Amino acid sequence: GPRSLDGLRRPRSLRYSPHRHWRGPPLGAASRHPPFPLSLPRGERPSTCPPSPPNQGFIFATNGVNCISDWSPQVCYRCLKRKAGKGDDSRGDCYFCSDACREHAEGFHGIQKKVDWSLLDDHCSSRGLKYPYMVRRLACMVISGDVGADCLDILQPAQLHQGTLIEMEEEFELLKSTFRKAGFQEELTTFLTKQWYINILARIRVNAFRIELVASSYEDLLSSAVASVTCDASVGNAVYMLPSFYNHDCDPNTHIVWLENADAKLKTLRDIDEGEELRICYIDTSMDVNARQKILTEGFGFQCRCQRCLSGD
Ligand SMILES: C[S@@+](CC[C@H](N)C(=O)[O-])C[C@H]1O[C@@H](n2cnc3c(N)ncnc32)[C@H](O)[C@@H]1O
Repeated sequence: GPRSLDGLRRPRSLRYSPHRHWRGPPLGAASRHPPFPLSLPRGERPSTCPPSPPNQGFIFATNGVNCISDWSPQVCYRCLKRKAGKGDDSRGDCYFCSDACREHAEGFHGIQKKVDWSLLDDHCSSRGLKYPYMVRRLACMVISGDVGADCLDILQPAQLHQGTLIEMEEEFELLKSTFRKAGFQEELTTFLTKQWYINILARIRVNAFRIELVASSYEDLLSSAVASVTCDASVGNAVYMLPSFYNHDCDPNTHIVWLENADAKLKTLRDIDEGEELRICYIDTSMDVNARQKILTEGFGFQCRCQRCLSGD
């Protein structure tokens, strides 16, 4: 549907039926437009499950790109498709599901491989942070020329609290000094200012999708059921352009389904009238109004004004 500042509207009415909606365009090598998904696989899982951060829509750290150290990836570094069969324990490199994914990721993966990320990894994994990994990948994409530094500017940022800003400054210093220590020329990283970091993170925070893949086998189904009980059923996070314009509703009329990688389907949950806004739910709808408002305010940085919240349900 056409974009409006109020979200996305459906030009024609829709019947309640599965509806193919979007496919992440490829991560083009030198595209001037943001190639999305900016997808980030989840990698090494901490040995113990850290407590859930306040933004419970997202459960814990996503460390998918620590490929030069002790990491055994189970999903494609670029598109998040699961590795077929039992993962071997090959260490030291990222998994790519196809030559196309390997080629598309070549630029930013090459940059990322040149750097020792252990300080940033320790910082994020001890605090259960995952978004700095997405900013890191984006920074590598900017350095490699895959995207422009302003590629997320069109997206709406979350409002940030003072405490969050202070945390971000620390993460920014760590990211900047890591690139500096790796010997990157100053002119390659001039875009990497504190303000850039904060602007990007404020957008990732409210626009990134947590990706949960459909289980492809009975074993996968069992392990994802266990993962969703114990820790995290997601395989990573991705930012998309158009889908970022879907507003949230605690009683949504559509729902996103991930298939085998970061491509997604938008399914209608009921009949939708012509002109009606398509809305998705960013969080778990089963919580009461106070819990939902708390998560949306603290985790996503906005107060929900959907009908359900307004009616106090
Ligand atoms: C992912 S963006 C959605 C698209 C956005 N409205 C735009 O024009 O770019 C999320 C932002 O939209 C606004 N938003 C989305 N759903 C909302 C809701 N139910 N109540 C109030 N604001 C909402 C908030 O400002 C939030 O930070």
